[in-house]
Amino acid sequence: MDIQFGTEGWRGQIADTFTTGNLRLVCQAIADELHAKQVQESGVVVGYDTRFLSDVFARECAQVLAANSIPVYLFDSVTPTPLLSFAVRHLGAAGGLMITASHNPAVWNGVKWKGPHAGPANEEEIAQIAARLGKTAAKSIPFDSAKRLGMIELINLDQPYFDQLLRFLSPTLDRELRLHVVVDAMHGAAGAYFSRALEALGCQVTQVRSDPDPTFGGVNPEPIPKNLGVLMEKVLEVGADLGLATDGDGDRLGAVDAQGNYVSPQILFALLTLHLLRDRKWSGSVVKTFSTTWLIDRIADLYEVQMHEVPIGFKHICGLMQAEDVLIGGEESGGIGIPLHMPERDGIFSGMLLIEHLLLSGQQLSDAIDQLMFLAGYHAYDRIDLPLAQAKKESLFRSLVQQPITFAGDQIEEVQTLDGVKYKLSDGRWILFRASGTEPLLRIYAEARESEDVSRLIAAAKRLVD
Ligand SMILES: O=P(O)(O)OC[C@H]1O[C@H](O)[C@H](O)[C@@H](O)[C@@H]1O
Repeated sequence: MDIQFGTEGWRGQIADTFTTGNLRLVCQAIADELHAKQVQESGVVVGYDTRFLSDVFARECAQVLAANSIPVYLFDSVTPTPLLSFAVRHLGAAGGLMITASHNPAVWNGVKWKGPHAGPANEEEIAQIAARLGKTAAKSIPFDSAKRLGMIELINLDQPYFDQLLRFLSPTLDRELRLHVVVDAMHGAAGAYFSRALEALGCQVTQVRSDPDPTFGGVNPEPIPKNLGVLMEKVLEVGADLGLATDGDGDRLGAVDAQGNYVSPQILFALLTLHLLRDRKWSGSVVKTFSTTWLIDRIADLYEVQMHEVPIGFKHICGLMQAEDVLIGGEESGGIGIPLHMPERDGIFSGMLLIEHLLLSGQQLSDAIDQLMFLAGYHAYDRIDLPLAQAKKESLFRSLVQQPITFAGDQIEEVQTLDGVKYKLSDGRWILFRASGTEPLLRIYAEARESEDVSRLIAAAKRLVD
């Protein structure tokens, strides 16, 4: 048994550590935890994405849970993760289990575990589940018997989810503007949902990579520039106003403007924050993770709202959302959540709010970005991912914290270690070194006012770790 819970849930390479046997053990540990908390009768929602055998793995989970006398609500087809989270709260279930490895390459699969609040389970809950692993032999009941006994129910919650998505939008939207949007599901779970949601906003939608494909066409389903060539080309080809992409399980958002330029989630998060505070006049604090842009700090300052910074992983944002009045929380990786909707990332809802921003302001995406930067300051940003062997990890981070004085010719003003190691440099520039919690990768993030500075910092970081 080699089961490690990371930034969110458990992930492994299929047929290596992600096996049916290990999956059953994870489900049994979840079942034991629910029994210990005496919430088993509320049941568990089970969903799955478009990955290899995800539907089969989801049925395995349903069989283990049902054998433990836990009612199962199993989605009748591929589901984006935000819909699963929504379902947990809608049905009053004790939790939600999603078969997905989110943005990871095609050979991976995994389990995300959601709490009754409709967001990622917190670290303590995950630790309790992890501590139960392997303590009880996994039970299982044949699928058809469990269905006949009423322990497994097939569900479809498309309509209530769409009703919820539309509930919070401005009543004064001019849907006649008919923005032309290319929607790129990256062969993952969100395509049909995203298109339907945008059509409800009056958008003309062109879809790419909307067919489910467990190989993701050979490209990782992570909406970062190197994976979005198809979207960029299509936006230019059809003369669309913008392109929007979701990751493999639909909780992250990426975008492309009318000129085919990539628009990072850093900018999307800042735009949505500005939109909610300035245009919608909503209130509440803002939460960002350690790798997120300074634009958020500036907007929070401008609108005099509190800003919190937490380690990477939406579970940390979600924790704050449950504890206080948070308006919006977001991450560099593209996960943005608005607790009025739910304390969870939703790429579809984030995309709808972006469209709402453009419809209300009558701006093209690139104009909205220019205005954002004029207000909140100029920003350039990049991230690279390098392979990171477990054996090298410790020594690398040990050497990074040893009080260096300069980096790439810049004075190091502060070393921060909230998650990984961040050097704060002159003129607000920063560079962050961090081991991914979902893949064997070293992530290097950098932000500056000019893109030349970002490239200089990233090049120096590469030299340092080579
Ligand atoms: O640890 P990393 O690989 O950088 O992953 C970062 C991301 O992992 C998962 O997808 C979490 O759900 C996200 O909240 C987090 O942003």
